[in-house]
Amino acid sequence: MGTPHLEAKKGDIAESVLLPGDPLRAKHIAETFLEDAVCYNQVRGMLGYTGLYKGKRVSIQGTGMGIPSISIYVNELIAEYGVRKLMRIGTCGSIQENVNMRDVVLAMSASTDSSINKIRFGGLDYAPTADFELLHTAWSVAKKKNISVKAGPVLTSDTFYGDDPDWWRLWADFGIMTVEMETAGLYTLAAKYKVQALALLTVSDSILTGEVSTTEERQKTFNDMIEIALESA
Ligand SMILES: O=P(O)(O)O[C@H]1O[C@H](CO)[C@@H](O)[C@H]1O
Ligand SMILES: O=c1cc[nH]c(=O)[nH]1
Repeated sequence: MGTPHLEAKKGDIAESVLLPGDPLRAKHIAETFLEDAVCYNQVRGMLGYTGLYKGKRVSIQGTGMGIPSISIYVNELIAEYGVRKLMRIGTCGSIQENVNMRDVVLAMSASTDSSINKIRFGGLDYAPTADFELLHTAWSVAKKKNISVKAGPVLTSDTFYGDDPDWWRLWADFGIMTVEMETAGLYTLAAKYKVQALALLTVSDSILTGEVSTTEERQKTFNDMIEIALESA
């Protein structure tokens, strides 16, 4: 039973899964927000939990960082465990003046500097896009809860530490709001398998101002994003 990266049995994982990059964020969310949470995965320390949120079954699975890592978990969750709704809950860096620390951004689309889709589509471009129904639901949940959210295009980058300090300016000129490292991979696989996906991102640092969050804040204090994702699930 299980897969190379998940030791869960069939049925251990809910149809709706929240996907933080950091496995300790998965643990914190399961312990803080879910009832009767059970840990179903410890392989490679990539913790996964299933529990109840307001009576509905939901799972939280760490993905690790970058498209290659999230792609392993997303492939296995969908193909082997029947997951149908995937919501990335991640952190990102702002590259726009009107996108501030702690803002929540719903990623409508994910441009990328990764070559993964160039390889897949023989050199042609593919536009990884959020599921509209999930996006609409998350937007409505946020409005109902009076949580301020922004929706727009993000960049999924293969690098956290680039060589050119001005690398982000061209993307910013073309409207990209924030930068992170997984969403393009998630949206592409969701399209391939015909399931729903959305990335909700909290701004953890600003590439414009140099502001940063602490490690503890990254693990624990992004409750607005988590509540929107759990309610949408
Ligand atoms: O907070 P997570 O979900 O890991 O997301 C962001 O943080 C990591 C980089 O520090 C990358 O995975 C990036 O996408
Ligand atoms: O990938 C990421 C995540 C947070 N902040 C960044 O600048 N990049």
